[in-house]
Amino acid sequence: MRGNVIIVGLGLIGGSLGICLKKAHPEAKIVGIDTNPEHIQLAKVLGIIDESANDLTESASDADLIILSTPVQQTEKLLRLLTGLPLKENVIITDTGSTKEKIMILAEQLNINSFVGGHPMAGSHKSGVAAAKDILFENAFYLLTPGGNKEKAEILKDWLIGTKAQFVETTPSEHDKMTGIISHFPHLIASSLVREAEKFQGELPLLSRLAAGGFRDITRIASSSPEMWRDITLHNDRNLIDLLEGWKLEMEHLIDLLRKQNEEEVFEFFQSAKQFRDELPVRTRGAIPAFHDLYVDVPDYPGVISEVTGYLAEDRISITNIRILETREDIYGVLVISFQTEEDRERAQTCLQSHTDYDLFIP
Ligand SMILES: NC(=O)C1=CN([C@@H]2O[C@H](COP(=O)(O)OP(=O)(O)OC[C@H]3O[C@@H](n4cnc5c(N)ncnc54)[C@H](O)[C@@H]3O)[C@@H](O)[C@H]2O)C=CC1
Ligand SMILES: O=C(O)C(=O)Cc1ccc(O)cc1
Repeated sequence: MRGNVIIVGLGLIGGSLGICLKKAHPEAKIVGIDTNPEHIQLAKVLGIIDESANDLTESASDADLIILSTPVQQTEKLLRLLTGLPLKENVIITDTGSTKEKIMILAEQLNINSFVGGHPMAGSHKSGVAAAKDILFENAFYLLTPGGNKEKAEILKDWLIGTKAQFVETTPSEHDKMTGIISHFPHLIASSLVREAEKFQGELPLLSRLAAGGFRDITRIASSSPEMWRDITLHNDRNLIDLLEGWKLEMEHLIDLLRKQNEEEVFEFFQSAKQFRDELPVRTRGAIPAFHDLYVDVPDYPGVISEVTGYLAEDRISITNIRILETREDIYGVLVISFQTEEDRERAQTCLQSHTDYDLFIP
C-alpha cells in the first residue's frame, strides 16, 4: 500500500510495527514522533522511520494511517489533541494500548469516528526501539476493537499484514476483562512477589543468589516499564480490584488449609492448577510469549558451551539466550538454549542429535 503513516511513540511496539509496515509496504512513508529525541534518532539510525516530525499538529493532516503507540494515559492526551486537527477524510487512527475500554469511550466522546482500537498481544519486558523486531507479532493474537468501523478495520489489517499476526475482533469490555486476567493481574503478582522477596534480603544475604533460577523466570515481567504498567493498571482498575479481591480470598483459603495441614486439599490446589496450565495451548504466542527452549544435558568440561553453540552456528541457527541450570548438585549441568521460533528449535535438535550424544529435552 502507498500512503503516509505516522507512528507516535517509537518504542518496542511502535518500532516493531514500523519495521513490519516497511517490509510489507516499501512505498509507504513512515514518519516518527516521540517526545524523546534520542528515541527518534535511534529509530532513524535503525532505518525504522523515513522522517520525523515534532508533533501531530505539524504532521497529522497528511496522514493516511496514524498509530498511537505510547503508554495509555499519553494515548488519551493524543486523542484529545487529534480532535482539534485537520485530518484526511479517509484517515485511520489506531492505537496499540494494552487497555481498550477507557480509550474507546474517549474516542467516542471525542467523535473520532476514524478510530479502530488495537492491541497486539505480544511483547516483552523490554522497552524501547532498540528491542524492536519484525517477528515480534508473528502468530500472536492482535486484538481489534473496531466499534462501528468495520471497513476501516479491514483496511487496517491490510496495513498490518506484515506483522503476520492473527487478528481477532472483540469488545472493549471483554478485552479488558480477558487481558486483566491473563496479563495485567499476573504483572501485579509478579511485581508483588519481587517486593516480598526484597523485604527478606537484609536478613538472608544468600537470597538474591538463590533467586537466580526459577524465581527469576516467573518474575521476568516485573522488569517491564513502570510507566507503562502504572497506566495499564490505573486504566483497568475495576477488573483488577475484583481479581485482587478474589485472590485475597484464595490466599486466605490457602492459609487455612496449611494451618489445618489439609493434605488432600493442598494436593488438589496444585493438581487443579497443573491440569489447567498443562491444557493451555502451546506453540502460539500470547501475552506471555512462548519460549522455545531446548535443554541439553551436557558433561561439565571446559569448552562444552562453545562446542554446542559452534554446531548451531555451523548450521546458521540463531539463538536468543543461553544459560546453565544451576539447580543440580552433581557434576553435570543442563544447558538451556532459547530460540526465536519453533522451527529453529527443531533444527537445533536435529543438528545436536547428529553431532553429539547429549540428551536433549523439550520442556
Ligand atoms: N511492551 C509490550 O510488551 C506491549 C505494550 N503494549 C502497549 O503499547 C504501547 C507502547 O508500549 P511500548 O512500545 O512497550 O513502550 P515503550 O516504552 O517501549 O515506548 C513508548 C514510547 O513512547 C514515547 N512517548 C511517551 N509519551 C509520548 C507522547 N506523549 N508523545 C510521543 N511519544 C511519547 C516514549 O518516549 C517511548 O519512546 C503501550 O500503550 C503499551 O501498553 C502493547 C502490547 C505489548
Ligand atoms: O513480556 C511479557 O510476557 C508480556 O506480558 C508482554 C506484554 C505486555 C503488555 C501487553 O499488553 C501484551 C504483552
